[in-house]
Amino acid sequence: MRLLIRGALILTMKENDEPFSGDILIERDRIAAVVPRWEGRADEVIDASGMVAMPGLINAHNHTPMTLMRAFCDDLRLMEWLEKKMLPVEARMDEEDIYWGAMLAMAEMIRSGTTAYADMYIHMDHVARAAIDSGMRASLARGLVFLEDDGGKRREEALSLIEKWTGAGNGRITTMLGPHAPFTCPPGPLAEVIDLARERGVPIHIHLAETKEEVVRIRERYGQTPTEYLYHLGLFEHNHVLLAHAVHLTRRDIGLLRGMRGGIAHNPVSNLKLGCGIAPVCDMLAQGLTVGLGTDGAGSAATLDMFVEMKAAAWLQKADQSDPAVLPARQVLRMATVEGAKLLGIADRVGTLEAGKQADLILIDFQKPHLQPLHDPYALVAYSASGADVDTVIIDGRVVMRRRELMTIDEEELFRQVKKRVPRLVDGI
Ligand SMILES: N[C@@H](CCSC[C@H]1O[C@@H](n2cnc3c(=O)[nH]cnc32)[C@H](O)[C@@H]1O)C(=O)O
Ligand SMILES: [Zn+2]
Repeated sequence: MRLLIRGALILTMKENDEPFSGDILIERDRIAAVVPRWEGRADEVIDASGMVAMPGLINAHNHTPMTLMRAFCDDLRLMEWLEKKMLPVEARMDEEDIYWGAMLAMAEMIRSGTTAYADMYIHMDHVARAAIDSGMRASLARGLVFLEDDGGKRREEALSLIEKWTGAGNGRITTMLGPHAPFTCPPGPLAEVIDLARERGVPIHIHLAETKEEVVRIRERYGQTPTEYLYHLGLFEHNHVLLAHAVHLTRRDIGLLRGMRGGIAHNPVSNLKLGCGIAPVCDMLAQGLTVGLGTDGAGSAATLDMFVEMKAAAWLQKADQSDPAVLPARQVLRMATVEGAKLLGIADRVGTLEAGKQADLILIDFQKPHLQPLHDPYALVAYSASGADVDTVIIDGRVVMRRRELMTIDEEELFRQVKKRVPRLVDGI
């Protein structure tokens, strides 16, 4: 099966490529050619004139089933929001709630141009099912909180997820181990997870230094910053690590992360909305750290639209540094694509448009007043476009949205399920 995308303005997102008009040939699940004009045969042609083609966006930090808690309890402090609201609701979620909550996220992500993402949550078998059914590319971890003895149950689930799902869906599913955060993971169990990740060769996905409260708690318990705490447990020696947030890092902390494998998922919208602070992204980049973008769960971020995240990331650093030159549009787009792919450990497969990579790409309809004229396509995508401008989405060579119609998800049934499930989850909380 050969699918030809004809006549798009192509942003390959490779380091030295300039935008050019051209064709993209997809053969089964892979990109076969990215060229000014493809003269050969194709089974199907998508006319992409007036559209921008670019790699699909990569959301490096999410808790998909939390779509069910969107706008349920906004405007609370994080620790209160998490401990008094989110955790009690989560305790009531059954496997089908998880599946449909995750599916709601898949629909929202595909509709706004996200083709791969990282998730940390509970009942992950059912998130995996939603990723498989929707066609999404996903990096999945069972979130691990070690605050009480569960007889190893969470650890078992984490391992079974890895064994059962790694490589599923033609390699679309990858897995990680997900110790939740320094304040929910004491040194003993955390050190075990670090060893386990090394043994199994899987990356670690963990929250870090999201709030000032966390910094205070870790200082009280261990006399260290959260970053020092993880560093002294050896986390950054060998493991590939996906750090979510990293808002409250000292200069010394950033120094400790230099040379780490993996990097930081910056979640500016969640950080802004929860009043957490501004991550020192410019300092991280200056130290050569890899920084990608994530939304966090829809419970905290309100939206999974990575176009909102790109704007927030750029504008927050410009304001914070009093310098409009920092985080230029092209760099923000790289954070939302190639850099995210590095964080997920899948940069050899996705993140740029080039022959040999898996065909994960989006077409953005530029025939709109707010996307004219065409001085700088990077700036238009990063600063002017929104998720609703994404016209067509292809993941692993499969068209999952065509002309804004979802091909893999029945939205009517999805909304019916969500409406039916939510009252039981939140009643009295
Ligand atoms: N609570 C689960 C394991 C954690 S899964 C991932 C967790 O991250 C939580 N979470 C979501 N957003 C945030 C955030 O912004 N900061 C910290 N935790 C979050 C979410 O509520 C969920 O509990 C258990 O006991 O087994
Ligand atoms: Zn999170």
